[in-house]
Order: sequence, then C-alpha cells, then structure tokens
Amino acid sequence: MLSVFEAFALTQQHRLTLPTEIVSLADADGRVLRNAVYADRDFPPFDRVAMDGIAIRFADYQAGQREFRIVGTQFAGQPQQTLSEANTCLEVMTGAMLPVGVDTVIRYEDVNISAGQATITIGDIEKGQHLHPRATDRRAGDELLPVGTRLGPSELAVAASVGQTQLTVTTLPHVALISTGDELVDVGDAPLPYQIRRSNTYMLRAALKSLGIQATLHHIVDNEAILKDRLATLLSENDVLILSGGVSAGKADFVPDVLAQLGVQKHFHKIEQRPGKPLWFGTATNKTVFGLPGNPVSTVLCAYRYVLPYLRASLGLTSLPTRYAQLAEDATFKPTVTYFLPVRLTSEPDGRILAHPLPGSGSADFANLLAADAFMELPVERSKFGAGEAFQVWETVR
Ligand SMILES: Nc1nc2c(c(=O)[nH]1)N[C@H]1C(S)=C(S)[C@@H](COP(=O)(O)OP(=O)(O)OC[C@H]3O[C@@H](n4cnc5c(N)ncnc54)[C@H](O)[C@@H]3O)O[C@H]1N2
Ligand code: MOO
Ligand SMILES: [Mg+2]
Repeated sequence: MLSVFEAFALTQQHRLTLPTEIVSLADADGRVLRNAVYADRDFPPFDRVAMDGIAIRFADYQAGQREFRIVGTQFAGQPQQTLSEANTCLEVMTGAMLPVGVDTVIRYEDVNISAGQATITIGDIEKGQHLHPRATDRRAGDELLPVGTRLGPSELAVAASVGQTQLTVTTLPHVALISTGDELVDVGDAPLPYQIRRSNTYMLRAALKSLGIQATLHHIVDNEAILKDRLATLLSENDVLILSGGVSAGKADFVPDVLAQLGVQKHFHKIEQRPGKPLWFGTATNKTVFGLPGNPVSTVLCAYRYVLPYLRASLGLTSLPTRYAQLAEDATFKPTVTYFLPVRLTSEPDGRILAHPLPGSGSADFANLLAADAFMELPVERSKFGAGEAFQVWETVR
C-alpha cells in the first residue's frame, strides 16, 4: 500500500492545467494572479507629507529660528507650492506634496499658532522628519505581485494603486461534490430509523469556498447503472469530481469499478493511513476524480490533506508553509500506518503551539471535530509519541 508521502506526490503530479481569464478588480477577490503586477510609479510617487503641521527649512531652525511666518497652505491634492523666503513656513497636510524649498515637517501638536506666526514648542527637531520620501517603499518598474499571488485585501489595494482595472487570474475549476449511499437523505428530510442525513458534501462545499471555488452538490443512490450514468454526465460537465462514500470493500461500494468503466485512470486506491485509508484518486484528460471514503472524519482528513493542496496547486498557488505543533500530552497509536490525530491547538504565552489530542471514537465520530482545529500527522514507524514532541499539523479551519 502507498505511503502518505507517495500518495500526496501522485496527486501533485497530476494537477490540472487551468486556463486564465481576465476579471475586473472588483471581482478579483480571492483569485490567483497569472500575470505579474508592476509599479507604474514610485511608491510614494512624490515626497509625501506624513503629518499635519508646518513645513520649514531645517537650515533656518539650525540657525536658531523658532518663529516662522505662515505664508500659505499646501493641501493634499494640490500641485506643489514653493517656499522662497527664509524664516517663513507653509502649513502642510498629510498626503500633500512636500513644497519646494522646505525639508522638514513639524506637527501641529508641536507648534503654537497665533496671528499668522507658528512658534515651535519642542526642543528636538530632526532634519527630514515626518516625511515619506519618494520611492522609499518601491520603485517604478518593481514587481509588486508575482504570478501565483492570491489576491486578498492588501494585494487588491496595491493593484488598485497601480491602475489595474483588470487582472489576469486562473479560471476556477468546475467542481461537483457527490455523495453516494442509499442510507443518506437530504438535510430537510426526516430520516427513517435506518437512514441518516448527508453531511459530507456540505463540509466539502465549505472547505472549497476557502479557495473561492463554488462547487455544485449532487447525490447518487447505490445502483451501479445509475451511478455510471450520472457520473458520465457529471464528468462531461466538470473538471473535478469529488465523491464521498462507496470506495471501500462493501457490496454496494461501486465507485472504483464504475470509474474504471468510464475510462478514468486510477493512480491509487488505499493509503497506509488512518483515517481515510480507502481514498481513490484518478484522472482522465484534464479531469480529476477523488473518491473520498464516506466516514465523515475520513472525508475531512482527505479533503484537507490531499484535495485542497491539489486544488491550490492546480490554481497556481504556492503550497502553504508547513506548520508544526508540540503534543500537549503523550499519545499512543499501535497500527503501523500514519495516524492523523484530531487535535485542538492552543497558543501558549511562551510562544509554543500545543496540540491537545482529541482521539474521539473513530472515523465516523464527526461531532468530535467540533472541538478540533487540526490533524496531527504522526509518523508510521512509531507507536508512542511523547508530550513535547513536535509533528506536522494540518489545519481544518483555513
Ligand atoms: N471490510 C472492510 N470494510 C471497511 C474497510 C475495509 O478496509 N475493509 N474500510 C473501512 C474504512 S477505513 C472506511 S473509511 C469506510 C469507507 O467506506 P466507503 O467509502 O465505502 O463509504 P460508505 O460505505 O458509503 O459509507 C461509510 C460510512 O460513511 C457514512 N457516509 C457516507 N457518506 C456520507 C455523507 N455524505 N454524509 C454523512 N455520512 C456519510 C455512511 O453512512 C457509512 O456509515 O469503510 C470501512 N469498511
Ligand atoms: O480510513 Mo477509515 O477512515 O478509518 O474509517
Ligand atoms: Mg462502504
């Protein structure tokens, strides 16, 4: 059976090639940039006043001058003014161009103004203070947003400031989330004693929303012919199918056979891990299928450990930085498979991130995940894990 590492690598080797599209700045939130964005001007584009107050020549101050006659006001949004007379000043507003002939700003809080005269009331003035000099942040032509950037609030502000009314981004894939199983009824239905309401596809839809993907929801009963017919249609209409259930050893677990009949090439079925052992992964020409095990905790784990990283990579995003936490208490797990232990993370005053084990009662105990915010990946070759040891964690709340 495949290791977690091998299975993950196989998914990443078969990432989708998604085309680009152009969207308006207003619609670009959360999308992945595919053309880099450059500075069209210096940042800031002029010597910018950083405090409301007066602007003086530092040489006058150095020569002992403390009283300055106010000869005008430089507002933000006005062309640059000039101060030509010694021992005078201009009032200046935050965001204004620094007038020609001055080099130092003194805040209103540090001057007394009366009868058109500003008198400095503090002793400590530095040349160039309260200025944001041109090009100190970025230079015209600098790359501001590289390809692969996820466009969040800061990125959109930068794009707006350089005049990008439109941005080239990765086209979002069409994703269908498909629950399978005769025991499953819809959320609004009253289940009979042998039925349960379906929940996995709602979890998956929420998880995919974190990548900006709006997936559609479907349900298919445990009938091989119907499954084949519905999956053929869904495959033709979507880039990615994410199934839940029907991939294990049961007599109604038709998913692997039906996918083979439909020409989806299997890359793996089953991983040395718990939960989520029966995960199925395959591709057809520019189509991807994940068959997630139906037990809800398995579905969540497989979504965060394989499916979301796969979709991130397909969108052109860099992978998330690896995150670690320290076990808050000893943990034991006997079988020689990688164990994904549900944990609650806490941030300690000394800077440590602690992982508090929440083993729960197995891969069907999804109520247990309400208290968890990550899975800790405990290595396959060991069965005892000590308090204080650090291991990788996969967060489920992003
Ligand atoms: N003989 C064996 N039996 C099982 C094995 C095995 O290796 N040999 N593997 C077990 C493991 S591990 C898992 S995980 C499950 C996987 O089962 P399937 O993927 O075939 O899923 P189902 O049989 O359809 O359902 C399993 C379980 O999950 C519930 N379920 C399914 N879909 C949903 C949904 N959308 N929302 C909520 N709950 C769902 C379903 O009712 C079942 O209780 O197989 C073990 N068996
Ligand atoms: O892998 Mo299964 O996920 O233990 O129930
Ligand atoms: Mg089954």
